[in-house]
Amino acid sequence: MTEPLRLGIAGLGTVGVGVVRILRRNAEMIAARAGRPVEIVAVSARERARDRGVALTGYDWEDDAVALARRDDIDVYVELMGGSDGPAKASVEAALDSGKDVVTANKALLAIHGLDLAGRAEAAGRTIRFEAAVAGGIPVMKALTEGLAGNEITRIMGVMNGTCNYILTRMESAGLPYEAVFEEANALGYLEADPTLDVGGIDAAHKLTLLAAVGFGARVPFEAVQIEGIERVSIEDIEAAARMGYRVKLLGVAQMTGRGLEARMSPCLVPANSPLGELDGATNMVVLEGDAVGQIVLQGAGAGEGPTASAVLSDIVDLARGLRVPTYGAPTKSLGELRTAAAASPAPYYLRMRLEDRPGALARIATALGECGVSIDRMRQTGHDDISAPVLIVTHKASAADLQAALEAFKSTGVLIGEPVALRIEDV
Ligand SMILES: NC(=O)C1=CN([C@@H]2O[C@H](COP(=O)(O)OP(=O)(O)OC[C@H]3O[C@@H](n4cnc5c(N)ncnc54)[C@H](O)[C@@H]3O)[C@@H](O)[C@H]2O)C=CC1
Ligand SMILES: N[C@@H](CC=O)C(=O)O
Ligand code: NA
Repeated sequence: MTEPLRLGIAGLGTVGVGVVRILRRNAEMIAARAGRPVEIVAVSARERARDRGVALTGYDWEDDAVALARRDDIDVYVELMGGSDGPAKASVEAALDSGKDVVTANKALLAIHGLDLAGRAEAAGRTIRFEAAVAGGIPVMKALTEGLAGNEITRIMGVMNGTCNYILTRMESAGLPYEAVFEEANALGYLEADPTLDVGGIDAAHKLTLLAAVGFGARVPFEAVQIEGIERVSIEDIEAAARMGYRVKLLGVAQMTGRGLEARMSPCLVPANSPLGELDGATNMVVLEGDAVGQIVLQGAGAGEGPTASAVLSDIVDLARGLRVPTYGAPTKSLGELRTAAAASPAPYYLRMRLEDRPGALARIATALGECGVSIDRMRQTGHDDISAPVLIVTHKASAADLQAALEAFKSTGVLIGEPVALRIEDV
């Protein structure tokens, strides 16, 4: 009989338990596809006695993930604990140094230490696979490293945090403010233990860092991504954007420009009738553009037990088959150094502001825009009260610097009430 692929799994939470369940449920099918059985040898987590709804009989127990990673009787170390440092990092290093391949769902670890760890893997003749770390069950890393291997990737876009997409779409459908929907998402168990990872855009930016590095074959530091979360997106903007034919999304965009890599994760407007605009609830979508293939759109569950464990199994089966794709799809020495573009490329912007309701107020704003080189495409004034008038403006393409100058200039018009809101409109 063919030698089994032997696994050590650290982390028995949502994803770890999912992996155990799939391996039990689909053992024969997986063995047939992998050409050999896939067996769990040993596991580790914080609490041994906890009832996880799945039996762990037949597996050795290790209290210490590093000790698990070093065991001689495992071939692949599966890290499903989480955290960018601490035991996750120490155990992955131990696994690589002792000659194991690694499978992980840990985007925080890889976005920050991935390049160092990939170098370590190469030195040991091993690899790190992380399909589950980026858009959960969507096979996007496989698409990039295998399906699109012949393409120069020109742009990567997507909604990569299900929690944020749930919050934004629920705000719109229920007409509820951010704070109320944040509490709902919390009650539903959607939020990470540290919710700022989700709503602050950090989790999604971790994923974009990895996509950009693999897609562009480059060393992309996490700091290259400009990040803005959804905490300040208001129900007023969601409703006003809808009236103008747009939806608000926490959108990741990474593209190579003449000025270097442009990578940002921020709330943007996208056309309501585009695939990204129509994406509801906790679903993820990744849009990949290649010079040969054109645009492809991948959609599915970015989180949850089944979908995330499904992605972990995809990496495990590849390793069982002997397919050892380099961590970043190419050896680290071939990854280019990138310049980071200082500013976002020009785009149309959505502006919402409240003006004093008196003659010439709108004209002053229009003049300020014009003087800063920002041209108006559409404008709408709705529902003014006795003293103020809400104004919505969609601009033609403008540079970030010109837009910023216009927002500054608004302050000296003497007609602005409160702060104006500006959101980029992305060409998807
Ligand atoms: N839950 C999801 O839908 C998704 C999770 N991921 C990633 O998968 C990984 C695991 O996530 P979940 O299963 O949701 O987490 P979880 O919180 O449900 O489970 C974590 C497990 O790791 C163990 N653990 C944590 N720290 C430990 C330590 N210091 N020593 C030993 N064991 C430790 C815990 O005891 C627990 O069994 C994380 O990196 C997460 O970002 C990625 C995509 C989706
Ligand atoms: N918190 C993440 C979970 C998976 O990465 C999300 O909401 O998408
Ligand atoms: Na994935």
